[in-house]
Amino acid sequence: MVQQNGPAGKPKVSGDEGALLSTVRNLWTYMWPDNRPDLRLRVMLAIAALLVSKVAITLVPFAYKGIVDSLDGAAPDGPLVMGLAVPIVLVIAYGLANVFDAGFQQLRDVLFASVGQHAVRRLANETFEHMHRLSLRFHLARRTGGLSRVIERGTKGIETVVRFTMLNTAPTLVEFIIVGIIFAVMFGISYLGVLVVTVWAYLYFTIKASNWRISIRRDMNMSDTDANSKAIDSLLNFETVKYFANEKMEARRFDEAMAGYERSAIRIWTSLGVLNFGQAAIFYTGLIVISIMSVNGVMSGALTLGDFVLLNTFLMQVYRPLNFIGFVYREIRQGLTDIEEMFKLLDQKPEIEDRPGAKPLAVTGPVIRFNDVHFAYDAERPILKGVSFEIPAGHTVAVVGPSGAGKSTLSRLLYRFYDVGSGAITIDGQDLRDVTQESLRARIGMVPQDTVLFNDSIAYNIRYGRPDANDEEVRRAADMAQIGPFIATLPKGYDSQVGERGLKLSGGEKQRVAIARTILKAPPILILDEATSALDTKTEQDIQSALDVVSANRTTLVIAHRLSTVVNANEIIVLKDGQIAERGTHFDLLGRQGLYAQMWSRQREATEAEERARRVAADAEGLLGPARTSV
Ligand SMILES: Nc1ncnc2c1ncn2[C@@H]1O[C@H](COP(=O)(O)OP(=O)(O)OP(=O)(O)O)[C@@H](O)[C@H]1O
Repeated sequence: MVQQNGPAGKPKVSGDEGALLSTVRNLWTYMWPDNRPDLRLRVMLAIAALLVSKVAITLVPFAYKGIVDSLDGAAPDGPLVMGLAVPIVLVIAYGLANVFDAGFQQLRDVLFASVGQHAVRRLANETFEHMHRLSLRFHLARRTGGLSRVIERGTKGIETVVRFTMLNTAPTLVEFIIVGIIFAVMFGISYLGVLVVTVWAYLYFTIKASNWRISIRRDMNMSDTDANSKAIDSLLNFETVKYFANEKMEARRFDEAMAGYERSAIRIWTSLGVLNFGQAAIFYTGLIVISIMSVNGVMSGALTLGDFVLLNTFLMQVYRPLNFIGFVYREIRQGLTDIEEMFKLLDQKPEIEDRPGAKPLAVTGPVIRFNDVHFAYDAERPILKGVSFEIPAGHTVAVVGPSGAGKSTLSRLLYRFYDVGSGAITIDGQDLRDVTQESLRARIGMVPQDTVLFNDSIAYNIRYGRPDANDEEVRRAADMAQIGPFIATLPKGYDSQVGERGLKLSGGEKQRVAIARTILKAPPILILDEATSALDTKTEQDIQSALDVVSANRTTLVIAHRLSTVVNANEIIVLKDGQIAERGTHFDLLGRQGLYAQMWSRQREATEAEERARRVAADAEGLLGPARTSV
């Protein structure tokens, strides 16, 4: 194993081993939990069961030796009847030793199972919770497919490491020590020497070869994650793939990723062959040397035939777990590597954390104030450059402006997905950075630009706004969001499944589900981010009136492209290049003949053109009747 010298000349573990050691340390806290004396007791009982089973199995070769010697007539002199009794007793002892060994092994496994499973569950839960604590920036940068794979492999890794370390490595070590002592005491130091050299060579080769294989395995894992992420991403975007008829391109991309996996998988199999062959060669060399030595001993009369059998049985007995130890080492190293990846996720610090002593947000108004807010996602590219405005309690302020001006960024900052670079955002005078995130988010309702739904029923998705809401409340919220009549037309009504990410619903329907769940949440602050972008004019008007009712007594920030939806706002802010270009009511801004007025007239022309096109199409259909498919 590679060691590096530290600056003071002290040996220091390499980065790789350091990480491995800290993984083992971290894992130990899960295997020996502070607050679970029952699990600690189980660990101790499992170790006791292990020792008993190992002592039992050590008796087996002695039983063999006794049987062979007594049958060979080499047993100590005694009455003839003993000649028959001894082998029979020994045969029974042999059987009992095996039964004992098997029984205590099973007891050990059963005792340890709950310790291992408890560790798996606790770690998986903590990682899952931690994923939700991590910031938006982290999730945008990671691919979900890859992330879930890391967690899956990590939890499997714990099972592997726990099983093999506690249930196989320790027993093998105990067994080796016992056999070593027996060899030295009964046959002399030369036999012990051959045993130690054989085992050392075996382990050295196994570890070297396994480390080589682990690097191949890492490549294979990477290709596997890559292929999996590509497949998930591609399938999630299957509509887009179809729009562009890019199925072949997607298949090619996936195949390229799989080709990488194929190459590493073949290397893994080749290296396994090398490893297995090397192990067998080393072990049988040791066996041959000891057999020659013991045959010599028998010929010279120093050893009995039973001794020869005893030595061979012990060697085979050591070989069985040793053979396994090669596999165990590989599995443990691999398991630890996978767990290390999971611990790395757990080590990720959330970008946004509650300040020590942060208090819950106390809402009275609520009055929202953006005070000279500067913000950048990447330091080199400022997005907001000194934005200041106030939303008085119960008022609606709309933000409009060209695409990319930073409108949605305002809502992300208000939710505290990111912290402002400088300046401050306050609600009723409390800086967002001083209050708990949970209390802040509990008081804001959001209808986002792209609504993504859970792959569950419509009722589940609406109730997500307030999980304790009853059916009647869910129905009322759906009616207020104008989605009730649509749900009534579905054969399964509120129990209809919405499909992955809500794909079975249209954009407008999804948005209305999002509105319904926000209505159910009934927060004092609302953010409507382009809430009506996916709706036709009629539904837009219906929803607009529903939203007007919902936002009537709430402090509301509307982020909009369609100016028609914000004419009633108490104030309209026109954002351009991260700065406020204009502000005022709809009529103030029209009178000013500036950017807003230009946007207004452009949108009106576009809407009128759309209307004309619709009328022409409707007239044509009236004249000709509905289009028919020619036969
Ligand atoms: N997570 C991010 N990392 C880096 N840049 C980002 C991120 N999110 C948004 N941006 C950039 O910040 C700028 C402002 O984005 P924002 O979403 O606030 O614009 P917007 O005014 O809401 O635009 P639109 O009307 O098109 O939705 C854009 O140029 C966008 O590319």
